[in-house]
Amino acid sequence: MIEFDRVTKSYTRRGAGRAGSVDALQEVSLSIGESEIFGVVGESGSGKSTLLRMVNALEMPSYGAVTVNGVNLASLRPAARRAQRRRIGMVFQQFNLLANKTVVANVGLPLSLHQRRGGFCTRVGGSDAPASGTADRAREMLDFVNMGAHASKHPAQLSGGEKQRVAIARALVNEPDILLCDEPTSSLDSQHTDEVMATLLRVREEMGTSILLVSHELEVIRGACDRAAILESGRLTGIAEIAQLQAREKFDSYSERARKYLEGGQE
Ligand SMILES: Nc1ncnc2c1ncn2[C@@H]1O[C@H](COP(=O)(O)OP(=O)(O)OP(=O)(O)O)[C@@H](O)[C@H]1O
Repeated sequence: MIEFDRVTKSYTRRGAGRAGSVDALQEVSLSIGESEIFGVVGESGSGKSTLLRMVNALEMPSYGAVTVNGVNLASLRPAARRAQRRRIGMVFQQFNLLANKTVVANVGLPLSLHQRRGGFCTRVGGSDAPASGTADRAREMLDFVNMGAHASKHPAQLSGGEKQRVAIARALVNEPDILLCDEPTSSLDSQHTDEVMATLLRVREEMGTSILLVSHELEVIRGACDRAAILESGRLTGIAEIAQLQAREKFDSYSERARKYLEGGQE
């Protein structure tokens, strides 16, 4: 589904004393399968975000190729690249929700933007409310992340974990095949981290979405991922195979743990 074939990414540095180029990734080859949750770990500056941003062509390789669903991203013209990007959702550490829009309007935004680009405007009279089809789809995704009751609130009225679940709903609204998550739990406490991770596991289980998860929190990677790439100074120095099915249950909510315990006799 996602292939990196000897990918090198060099950035040009400008400015006094730091001019020159830096290889953010060096000859990285890896392959990520359908419905896989694949982690990326490494120290600050090791190239994690660069790797993630190459999957939706926000960065292009200097050498080598990134292939998604059999398509070499470098071969795409701008319109095809934008269409490809819509098949990929993205979740950020700082949620990136629009403060002046309601939760449901935030989630519907990618659909509204897409429809407007397609030549028809879904907003009526410049109101904040998304058009009904868009709103229905946004509500469906909010229900999926258990945020349906918060649809008409604004982001400032939500906890960090709730904001991130809204951001996940927004990333899923276009039914992406791939979800890219850049440090999605780094600004959350442990309870909210577990809620967000439980949501991501359900995304994979119920929608079959492949998830690429960058995190410096090894516990999160160990609990959620099938495999994880280890980056050091832009080089791939190993891929850890993680078979921690038990650990995944740690992200279950209290009620889910209670249900499993009461029905199956396990904690
Ligand atoms: N747009 C850019 N221009 C120049 N250099 C860049 C650019 N983006 C990243 N770099 C450099 O590339 C290297 C890898 O950066 P990257 O952000 O991918 O690392 P990271 O592992 O995600 O780091 P962090 O955990 O701190 O976010 C770093 O040396 C960084 O300074």
